[in-house]
Amino acid sequence: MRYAVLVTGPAGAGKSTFCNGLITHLRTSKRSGHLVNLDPAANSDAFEYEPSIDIRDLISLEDVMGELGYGPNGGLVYCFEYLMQNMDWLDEELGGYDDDYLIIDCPGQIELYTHHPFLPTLVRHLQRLGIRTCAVYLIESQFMEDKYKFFSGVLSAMSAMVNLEVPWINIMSKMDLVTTNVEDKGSGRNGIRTRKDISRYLEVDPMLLVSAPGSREERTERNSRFHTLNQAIVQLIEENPLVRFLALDLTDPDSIETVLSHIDFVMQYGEAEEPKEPADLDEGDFADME
Ligand SMILES: Nc1nc2c(ncn2[C@@H]2O[C@H](COP(=O)(O)OP(=O)(O)OP(=O)(O)O)[C@@H](O)[C@H]2O)c(=O)[nH]1
Ligand SMILES: [Mg+2]
Repeated sequence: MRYAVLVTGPAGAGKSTFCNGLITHLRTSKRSGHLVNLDPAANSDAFEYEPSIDIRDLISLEDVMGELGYGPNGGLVYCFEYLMQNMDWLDEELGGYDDDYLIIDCPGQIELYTHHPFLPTLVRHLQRLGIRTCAVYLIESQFMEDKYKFFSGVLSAMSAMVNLEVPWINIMSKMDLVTTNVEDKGSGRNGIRTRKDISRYLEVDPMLLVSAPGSREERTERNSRFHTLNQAIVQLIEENPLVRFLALDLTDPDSIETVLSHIDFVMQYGEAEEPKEPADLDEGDFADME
């Protein structure tokens, strides 16, 4: 059984860094993980591990921009269209793996997750090849500093989730940048937050939107201007209680282990081994009969 983890999320969320961290963790746990780079604009210096499969071997954004005159975003779309037309290339590249986790590093252009058909097509293709696939969606912990930014991140995660229809895990990355107030009291001044405060973001408490920060005047104005929209968002999130984030602190091995165990769980990792035995037996039976 092969497994694929699509690592998605907005630009700079820490996708590539997470891919590196996850592969390191898999390898120190004596499991195998391979990097698949799907970002045609990736800078090679960013990879701690040489990608085992690399879209840049098929097509590079640099060539598309240079030779066809595309800008970076149109060029990305062109690269993915090209990949979709050359899926046999990917099939061949995917051929040599067994019982492995393929960690797929995706580009950060948000429109890739919200309205292009490429990733859903890719996922269906992987599933047809018998590869179990899940997606993780990263937003960075700095999003918690601004409620509106945070909820736009939540909505982008939900939109991508609806678009992809695979087992899904939301991750709050770069938690090492968040200082927790150990005493667990006081306000979130100077970036110091209480655990309770953080958990309202990780478990996504939509009521955060209702109590906007600032003076009373500001609050009243915001509330009247955005009241209807906010109410709709609050309701949307209340009706989808599955929107929650796993905290990821790459400096803490326990945190990576927790994220990995969630990935293993949604992938039903290891459960593929069960049907293997009867299949082997059947083959043996046939061999006897011949
Ligand atoms: N402190 C901290 N910084 C991080 C962490 N993960 C990533 N960064 C930094 O955030 C920046 C972006 O990280 P990347 O891993 O390249 O993010 P990305 O999502 O792959 O970015 P794009 O591919 O451009 O969309 C880099 O400067 C990283 O060093 C983290 O866990 N903690
Ligand atoms: Mg990246």
